[in-house]
Amino acid sequence: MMHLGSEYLSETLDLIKARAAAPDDSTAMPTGFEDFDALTAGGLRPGSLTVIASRPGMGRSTLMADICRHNALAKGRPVAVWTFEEEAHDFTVRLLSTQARVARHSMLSGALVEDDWTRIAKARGQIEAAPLHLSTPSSLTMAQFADEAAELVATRGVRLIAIDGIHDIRPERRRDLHGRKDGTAVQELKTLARDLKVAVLVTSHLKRAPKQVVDKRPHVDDLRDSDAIAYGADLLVLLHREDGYGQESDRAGEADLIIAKYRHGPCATITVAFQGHYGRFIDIPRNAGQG
Ligand SMILES: Nc1ncnc2c1ncn2[C@@H]1O[C@H](COP(=O)(O)OP(=O)(O)OP(=O)(O)O)[C@@H](O)[C@H]1O
Repeated sequence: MMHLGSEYLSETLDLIKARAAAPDDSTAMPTGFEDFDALTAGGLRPGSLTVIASRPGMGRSTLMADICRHNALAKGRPVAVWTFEEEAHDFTVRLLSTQARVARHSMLSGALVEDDWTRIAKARGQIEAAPLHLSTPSSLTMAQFADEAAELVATRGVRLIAIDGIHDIRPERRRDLHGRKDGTAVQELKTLARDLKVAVLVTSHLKRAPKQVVDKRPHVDDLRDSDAIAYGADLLVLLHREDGYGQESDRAGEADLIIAKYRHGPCATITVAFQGHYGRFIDIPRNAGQG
């Protein structure tokens, strides 16, 4: 317990002044999406827990990878990724495809031209040089994860920890497999973020939209263990693509990042572009649709 006295308030005001003097030096980890970073004062804050949730196949693994790639490759900030959703090889193909801008299906089928190989070679060098650490365990308990994360923060200076699949972290005890599993994980991840002073980013599933419902936009109630995530997350992003339902859509190629909860500011919906062939989301160019 501490008294909110003059010394503590001076320190806090010094931090605010330093940020005002050099807004680009924010300790937040940027997402690379201009409107998102503007809304969140620079991105994902150290000590905070961000949850990206979507219905199946909407691209939440892609969005998580985009944020990690932006930090590690574009900004040179150390990032650690755990994924239960894909093999290391698949993650690497996705990364190479995005970075080289060579379609993922071409890389998998081998239908590549000379220029593709040149771009892949350049991307390979950029990925090799980046402070990006990847782990693809088939199974992991929260305690094992916490130990690995602490080690990476201490030895590699990791500032962003990302986990693709919060539901796949195993509880310590078998009897926790049912019931409060995700809720417990959320609380433990939040504590970890605060203790290690890093930004933690996780993905979570949303229930499928009922077939008869026309407006498929997701809601907080669609989260598995919605209360725990809604209370525990500092930032909750519901990812939605109208064209992800195989129907004709006049919003083809667009994706909504619905900020359903933001502890430090207003909620909003940010629209970005989805390029599935390159496995990435990008800002929509400012002049798109004009003229
Ligand atoms: N080569 C490609 N060209 C176009 N779209 C692609 C390609 N490869 C994947 N996609 C699209 O990317 C989306 C899947 O991306 P991602 O794996 O990030 O989604 P997810 O929400 O994490 O999926 P899941 O629910 O299966 O875990 C799908 O809509 C898929 O159609």
